[in-house]
Amino acid sequence: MEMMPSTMAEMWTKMGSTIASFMFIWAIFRQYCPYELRRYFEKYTHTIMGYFSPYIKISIHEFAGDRLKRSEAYAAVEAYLSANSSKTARRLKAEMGKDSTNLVLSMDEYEKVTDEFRGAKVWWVASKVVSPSRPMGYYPEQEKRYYRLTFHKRYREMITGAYLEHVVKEGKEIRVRNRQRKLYTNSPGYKWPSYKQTMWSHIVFEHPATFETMAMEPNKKKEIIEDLVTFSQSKEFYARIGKAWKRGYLLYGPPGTGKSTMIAAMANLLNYDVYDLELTAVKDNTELRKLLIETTSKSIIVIEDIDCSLDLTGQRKKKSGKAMGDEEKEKMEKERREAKEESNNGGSSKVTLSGLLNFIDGLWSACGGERLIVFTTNYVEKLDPALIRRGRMDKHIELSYCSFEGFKVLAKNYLKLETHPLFDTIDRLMREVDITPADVAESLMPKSPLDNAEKCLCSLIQALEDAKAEAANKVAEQEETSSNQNEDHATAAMDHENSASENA
Ligand SMILES: Nc1ncnc2c1ncn2[C@@H]1O[C@H](COP(=O)(O)OP(=O)(O)OP(=O)(O)O)[C@@H](O)[C@H]1O
Ligand SMILES: [Mg+2]
Repeated sequence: MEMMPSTMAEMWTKMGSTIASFMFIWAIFRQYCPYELRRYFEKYTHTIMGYFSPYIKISIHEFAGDRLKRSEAYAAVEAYLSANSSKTARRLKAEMGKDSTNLVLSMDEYEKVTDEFRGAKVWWVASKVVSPSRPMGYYPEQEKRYYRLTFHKRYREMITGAYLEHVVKEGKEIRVRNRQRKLYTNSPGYKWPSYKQTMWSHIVFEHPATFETMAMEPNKKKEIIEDLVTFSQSKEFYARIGKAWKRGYLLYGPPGTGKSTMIAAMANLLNYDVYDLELTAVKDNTELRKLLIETTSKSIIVIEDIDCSLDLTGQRKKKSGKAMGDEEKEKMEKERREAKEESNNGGSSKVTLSGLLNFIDGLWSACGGERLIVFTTNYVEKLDPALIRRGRMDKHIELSYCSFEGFKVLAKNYLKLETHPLFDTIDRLMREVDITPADVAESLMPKSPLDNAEKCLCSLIQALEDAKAEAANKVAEQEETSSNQNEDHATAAMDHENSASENA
């Protein structure tokens, strides 16, 4: 009897702790259970159903395997279904198609459509798995979309063979037809690696420049166009000689001579996408490679002002830093840069020259194929020879000051003029002084609704005269300084002689 109270107390404490641990386990169980349980049930029902069901299912996932890249099969199926589902599906989603004039319809999520192929009926469902957000709520939910094809066992051979081939082939054709060309950028913006599947963001590419509107010598223009067209048609040739199907262009020349314009014209000529790569926003070589892998074929990868984004030592720097020249500012810039680099992963993060070289012609660059890599620069002599040797930059194109031929193209585009009495004056002046196509274009632009062609031509002549006067001034100044220097030298020499004779 004496033991009783103590045993009772013991029992109560035990029970209390048991309840507490039970509650604790239950809480955890409740938090994780529903999803796990669901998965568990799903798994087994599927297996059991599989024994009895006469149907076969094939899923095509958007990001297959280690998902470096969006699955091409998925994209093809998506296109195929978008063209074939709009008649039967009830819930569709609409997106802007080519030229932003028409809407392209495709199946909405969980929508089911039927398709027929040589008498066999198949069902397509667009679906997705949503993996739960992490317990900490750190990352948002991840969606994995896929299409599921269901058909009767009887048709197994035909569906897995001929039908799928048909779907992929037609899907690819539809994609080419509906393709809206895109301009991609790797702008630093926000980046959630697990949420955002791709590192590029894009907008629709709608630049109006073409080779017809470009001011250049006709022969040079023709040569470039032929080079580009030949490249785009040489798949077999590149395969035969064992080279990756890509070509590098280096566009160099003073500012305002049409380097960026030419890239747009190239994209319009070949119907390619454009990837505008901002090297200064790339953290390191690994990231550079990731960006490369994510580019698609039939595209132009552009690195503008390559001399400013990469130093020969592999140190990156900004364009402004170079232009200032002033030592103080250079130092400030350097400090700022260092601080910035430190804040983004302890200074170890940078793209090196060798990383860039690998990007251009390393093993990874062969994936995808049919690609142009274009560099632009104002100072070709500053670039590392390794970077621009043939094989990396196969074709070097110099864009230079406007010639009279170039002017005629612009006059035709801007003023609809083939000839004019003032053309002779302009021809003469253009031989005497350098003017960029950008400056010519600006002069030929009507400034008010009343401006006519003649007025525009006069304004160009004025601009040419001004440029000529400025050039003459510069020459005079230079002569003056050099003659001053010569005088200084002469007096110094005389002094020296005098002192020498005095000493003697
Ligand atoms: N060859 C050209 N033919 C027609 N227009 C031109 C040409 N060059 C320049 N322009 C006009 O001048 C403007 C500036 O040209 P663009 O941006 O292509 O120069 P850029 O060579 O890329 O200069 P930067 O080196 O400063 O980047 C364009 O909007 C275009 O209208
Ligand atoms: Mg440019």
